[in-house]
Amino acid sequence: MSPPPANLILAANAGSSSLKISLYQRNHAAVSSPDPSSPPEHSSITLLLTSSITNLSAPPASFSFSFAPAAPHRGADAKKEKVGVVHDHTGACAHFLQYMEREAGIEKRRVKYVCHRVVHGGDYFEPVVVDNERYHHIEKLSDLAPLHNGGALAVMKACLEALPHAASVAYFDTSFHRTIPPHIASYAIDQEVALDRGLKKYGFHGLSYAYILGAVCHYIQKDVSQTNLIVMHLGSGASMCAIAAGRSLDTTMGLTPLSGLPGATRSGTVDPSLVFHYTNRAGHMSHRREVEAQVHVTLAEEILNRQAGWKALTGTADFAEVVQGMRRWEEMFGKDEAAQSNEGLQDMSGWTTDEKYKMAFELFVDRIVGAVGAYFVRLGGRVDALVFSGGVGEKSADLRQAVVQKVRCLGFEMDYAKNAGVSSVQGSVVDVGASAEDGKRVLVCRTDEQFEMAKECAVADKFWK
Ligand SMILES: Nc1ncnc2c1ncn2[C@@H]1O[C@H](COP(=O)(O)OP(=O)(O)O)[C@@H](O)[C@H]1O
Ligand SMILES: CC(=O)OP(=O)(O)O
Ligand SMILES: [Mg+2]
Repeated sequence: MSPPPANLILAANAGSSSLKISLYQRNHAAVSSPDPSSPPEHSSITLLLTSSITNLSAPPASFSFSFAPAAPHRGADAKKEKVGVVHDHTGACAHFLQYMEREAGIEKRRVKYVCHRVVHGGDYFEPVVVDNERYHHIEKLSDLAPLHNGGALAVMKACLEALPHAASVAYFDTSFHRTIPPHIASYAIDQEVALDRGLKKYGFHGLSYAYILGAVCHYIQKDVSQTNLIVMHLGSGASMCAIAAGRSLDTTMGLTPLSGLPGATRSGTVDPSLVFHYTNRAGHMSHRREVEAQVHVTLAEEILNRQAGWKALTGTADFAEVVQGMRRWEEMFGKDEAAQSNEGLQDMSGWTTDEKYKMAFELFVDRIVGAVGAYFVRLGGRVDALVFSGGVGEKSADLRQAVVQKVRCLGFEMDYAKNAGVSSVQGSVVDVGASAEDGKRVLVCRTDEQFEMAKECAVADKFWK
């Protein structure tokens, strides 16, 4: 009997706090240049299993593993457990590969490609098969994505060692934003220095935005090239994107994933001078030992990337806890009184933890709403849908409700029952708006960066000759 074909694609998404891995089988029907708005259940690939290791930045990490309902071969049962021994992306990858082979009974040699989400691609736009030179190019860019590229490189290294038959292909978050026009992507600084050092807005979460664009266009039955969206990817790292006629027009992250909205441990945009008043050692190199890659960051970057965000404001990097604390506070004092009580309070030192959660929640809503307004104007008010995604955007009904209430003046209306019931609705896109009219839709999209990469890999003829 001949061995089973090597037609599996593993897609790895190293986020700042997580490693998400999905395994797909490439189907014979895979075609190149598919319609970008074709359904997410695209016929080029079949999902076999999904796995994630989350809370890498707020240990203990949680491991989950389950077979897809449509998977032709099923092995071990779904699993969910805390894994105290996993502290980083290398450990997370090893844990997954061991589980895939030993417990799920999937032979490693059947994996032909491993797709890796790489957050910063610099001037690489097209996906690249990783060799020594490209690995070092990505490593050099790690300084511009200190929470990310290191994790992706660690996963690449682990896969190259553990799966020697499989080629690793890097897919870049930055690619989607190559369409941002120069007057938006440029900073108002000396352009010779900017050009020489590549100092411009790159933008991130691009694989997620590409997936969301395809899924939403399919859902609303509109051609990609005719579609304008305001998309929020709200996870441990949070960003927003204005999509005009199917292309990225602007996004809130910039040269690095630090600017724009705050996140789990990131400050988001601050006055650039702030950090020199925060510490007089801002320009010194950080002493933090990076075990996963050669990353050189200053103390300033360390503070703003790892010692800020929800973690700094409240003590937890987990936004679910922030939401719970905010609710406790509102249940105690009521929404209106809570809003008033924050008004004159500038000194947070005497605040209870729940007051801090409430303030962090409102701060996030404030920054999101500000960007919705800016992008609504950028798109000339012609917006097909406001889309929530990412761990927070997909799971927090409270956050979605708070945002939509504040942007009602732009015509967006929420159906509260639909908003509360998102988790019980199947599919990649869920409508939570009160109107299905053009321009007033409010949607939730379960983004899937792994799917986006695997689909691209399956339809790239050159990979399968
Ligand atoms: N029910 C929930 N309510 C609010 N936030 C949640 C909920 N569930 C998960 N989150 C948050 O989602 C974030 C992770 O988002 P995700 O996009 O999965 O991560 P990453 O940025 O690492 O890819 C974490 O901050 C987590 O606390
Ligand atoms: C770019 C970025 O912040 O990614 P993530 O949200 O996965 O950390
Ligand atoms: Mg992510």
